[in-house]
Amino acid sequence: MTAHIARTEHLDGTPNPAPRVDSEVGPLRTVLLHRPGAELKRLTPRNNDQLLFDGVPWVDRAQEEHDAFAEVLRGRGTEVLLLSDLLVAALHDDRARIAGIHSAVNERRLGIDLADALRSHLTSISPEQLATALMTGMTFEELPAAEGASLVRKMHHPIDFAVDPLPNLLFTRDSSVWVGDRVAITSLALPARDRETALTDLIYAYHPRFRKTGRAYGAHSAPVEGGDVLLLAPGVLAIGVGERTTPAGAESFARSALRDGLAHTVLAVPITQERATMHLDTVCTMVDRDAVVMYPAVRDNLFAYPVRSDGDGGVVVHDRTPFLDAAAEAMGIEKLRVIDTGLDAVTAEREQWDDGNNTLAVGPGLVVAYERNVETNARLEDAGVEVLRISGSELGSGRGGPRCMSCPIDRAALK
Ligand SMILES: NC(=O)NCCC[C@H](N)C(=O)O
Repeated sequence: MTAHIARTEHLDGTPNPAPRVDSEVGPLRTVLLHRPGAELKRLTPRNNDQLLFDGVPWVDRAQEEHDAFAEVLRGRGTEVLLLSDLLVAALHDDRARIAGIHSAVNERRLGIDLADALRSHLTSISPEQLATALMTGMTFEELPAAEGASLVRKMHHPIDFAVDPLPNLLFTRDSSVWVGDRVAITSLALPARDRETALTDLIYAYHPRFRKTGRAYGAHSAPVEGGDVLLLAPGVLAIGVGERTTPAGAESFARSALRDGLAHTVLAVPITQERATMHLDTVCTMVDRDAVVMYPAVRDNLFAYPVRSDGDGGVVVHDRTPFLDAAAEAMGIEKLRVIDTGLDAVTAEREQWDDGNNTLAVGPGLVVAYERNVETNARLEDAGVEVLRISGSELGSGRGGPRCMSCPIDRAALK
């Protein structure tokens, strides 16, 4: 398991200084993925909406698709870290165990007796078993036998969740985000995902590999999700504000990035508050140093509020400007190219829903995309972008594409 090892060199043999991410398209050296596991088996037609899936995935096939995704990345020289490996390694530290158990035991749901029983059970099991319980959750019938009669246990249905499962761990993009050499643990908006950040927090705090990693953003409660954060260029962030990231979250993230010198400009970008456009990266991702693929329906009506430092510890919020203009100006380029997918409205809407705009750049002009978005991919190739196609028939039921399913930890600088 490579997760225990502090690497001194990259897979390509170059020395490995502290990891950092300054752009969306610098050659991808290290990425965090989560291979979907038993937590997906918790999804049923009764709970899938609440757990933010649009169906009930075939788990074995989802795993095969995910393995193929990881292989495509490894094939391009990217080191793939798996969240479950990191979690198990971190849970060897007792402080991490305490934090993980604390996040999972909900006294309001379980009552005092059952909560105590669950705490002592989780304290007694191995790091591997604890990691599984934290990711997969537990039903009432899986709880250990407790002393005395528990009304809570009697009155719950045996397959009700005593600890909620976390099927959206698959989307590692959202629960942490690297800016420069710092990692920000985000604040997820919806209850179904709330506990994911407790896991990323303890991984970055207690896994030996990340002990020296500084934090950005801090422990804020205003929601910011990683899918809304785009690193357009070194020093330039765009933050979508819509169904998930709130205005307060964007302001707080912007203040912290500007204060810490991680950015000189933050563009706060309003997006429609609906499921199809839950994050900025569902409508726009970078595919090259100066190019994005974008859902045509938003191309002309996305705008941004540029936020900059006032030079005195505060921030200045500038008037709203068309997004593409504001981005080009902040990036110091003449124009941010939009790859013209030239699609009719219906095809564009279908492929946007299936995450056609949610590509993961492995390097400038080289992206991973779902194969099903045939038309969008063809237009990307016409524009000179190399597309590495992966299958996502099952993975896609969670409504997230290659960018959503990946958290870059280290990208080489752009030349
Ligand atoms: N960055 C992203 O767009 N992530 C996709 C998250 C999908 C997940 N089922 C959710 O609704 O939060």
